[in-house]
Amino acid sequence: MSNLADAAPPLAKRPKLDTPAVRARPSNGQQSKRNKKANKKQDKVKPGGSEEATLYHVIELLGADKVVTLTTAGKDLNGSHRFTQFQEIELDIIELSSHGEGLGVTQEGEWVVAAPFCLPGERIRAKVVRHARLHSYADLVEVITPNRGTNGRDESRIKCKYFTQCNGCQYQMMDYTAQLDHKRLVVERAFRHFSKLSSELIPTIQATLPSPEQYKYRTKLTPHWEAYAPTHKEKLPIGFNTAGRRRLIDIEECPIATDTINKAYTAERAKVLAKATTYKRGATMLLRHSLPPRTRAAGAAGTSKTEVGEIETSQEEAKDAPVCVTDSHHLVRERIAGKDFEFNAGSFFQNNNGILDSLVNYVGEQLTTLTSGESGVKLRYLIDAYCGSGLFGLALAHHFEAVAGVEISSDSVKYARHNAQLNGISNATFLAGKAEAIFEGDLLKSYAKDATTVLIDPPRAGCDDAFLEQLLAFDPAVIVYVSCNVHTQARDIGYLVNKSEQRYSIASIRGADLFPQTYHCEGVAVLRRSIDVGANA
Ligand SMILES: C[S@@+](CC[C@H](N)C(=O)[O-])C[C@H]1O[C@@H](n2cnc3c(N)ncnc32)[C@H](O)[C@@H]1O
Repeated sequence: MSNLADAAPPLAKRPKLDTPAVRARPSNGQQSKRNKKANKKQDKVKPGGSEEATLYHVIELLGADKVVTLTTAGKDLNGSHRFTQFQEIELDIIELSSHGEGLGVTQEGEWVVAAPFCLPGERIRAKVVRHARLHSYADLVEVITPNRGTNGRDESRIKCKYFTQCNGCQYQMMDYTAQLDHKRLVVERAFRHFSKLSSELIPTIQATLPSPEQYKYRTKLTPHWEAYAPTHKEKLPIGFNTAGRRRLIDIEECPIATDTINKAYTAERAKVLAKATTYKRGATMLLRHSLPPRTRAAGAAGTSKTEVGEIETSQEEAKDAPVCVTDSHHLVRERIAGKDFEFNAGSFFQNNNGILDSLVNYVGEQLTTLTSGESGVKLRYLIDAYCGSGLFGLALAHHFEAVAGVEISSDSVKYARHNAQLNGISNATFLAGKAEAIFEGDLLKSYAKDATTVLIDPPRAGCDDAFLEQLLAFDPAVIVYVSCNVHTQARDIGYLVNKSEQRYSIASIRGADLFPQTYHCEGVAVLRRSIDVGANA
């Protein structure tokens, strides 16, 4: 029997330790130029992106043998032969994908169809709209038989009037516990499909860390609009993309955003609409929830400035009321895990401030657990790679003798340094540059590798090869990998474990739900290197 890895799509990037993928597709002289072009497009998937994750899932549902047969016969890219354009089909949903679609296998057992806003156990009617390798995407037309079971559908949970139109939230009909359970499966599936590790090297995925708020949690919103066109005579739409389309839908409020953001959004929308006809290009609005400026919180009202930025505030607002910042150069303030953080509204900061205390504390607990006990390593140094404005490094600095952060955005590094000062933290140093630059020069001279943790929190694409190579060469005792893309996270972790010939093993993996109601899932994994006990005592 063929295994999943043999049938899997080739990865354009890591891991190179991949087993040979099934690529032998006979060239079909019958194919028209147009079909060849469409097939080429379907054959290309972005590494670690949603299509690659769905493709692995599709292969699992069809079975590796079937996929090999279909591929060898050149029948894995022929969705347009299977369905007429916009054909409506009935489909039984059997599983939920990692990106929010319900998946069902067609009657012949040879093709998967993915449709949004439906749940396993439901029978739906769907309109097929586009094709990919071994599967097609469809719009939901109607739920014929809803799943009313414990983990099923309950429309009374839906708080957004744009549900099924807006692309933002997929799971509002689900119970929150079911959302968390599903995200645990997403992490499990990501490591099964992307890490290339055998199952005994992957620990049981722990329960997903919940968000304290399931609505009104989002602290940043970026609605956009297009250039004014005569067709906008009625009203220029401002909002987000329609589900499954690039078309913009007009959105007046977003229930996953904080009240402060929604209040400011109403006012900002009105300003844009008032000069709608002047927009020759589209644009994006920035709305960022913030604590009030320090001077206002301390008693003074009016516009306030600090040494690194400013927030406009109105005299009427209560001195401790949150504000909404709309200028990307203005200052935003957050208080996380007992520490103050300030940063430019336009720079990166995690977008659900409610969960950050437990996220940071969870990472801290993992490190103190590893440090304690007879076989514990003494973790005295922390490297915070991809550190932004210093969230993890500064919030955890009290556990360590020294912290070194590195970040590509010099603006964020400026704020990381500022935040260290703001909180009276004197054991943290921050470097501006690519993550791998931290290993160059003398900064880590005193960081004994057996006493060092490297915390990584890269963008969605994961880490560069250069960084991973230098990380392995540095050889820290512990690696904590935080990521907003569990697929590239699993890929990079698999690479570290395999490339180190299993000197690194995975101590724990868990998801964190920074974005309730959506398919997004943050992952936190801890890797520990085998170490001579007491080597760093
Ligand atoms: C997901 S954010 C994490 C930031 C921070 N850890 C936090 O939680 O606030 C990723 C950060 O990596 C930075 N970044 C992107 N590519 C980088 C690179 N090659 N080297 C260093 N930092 C990078 C981005 O500017 C961004 O601040």
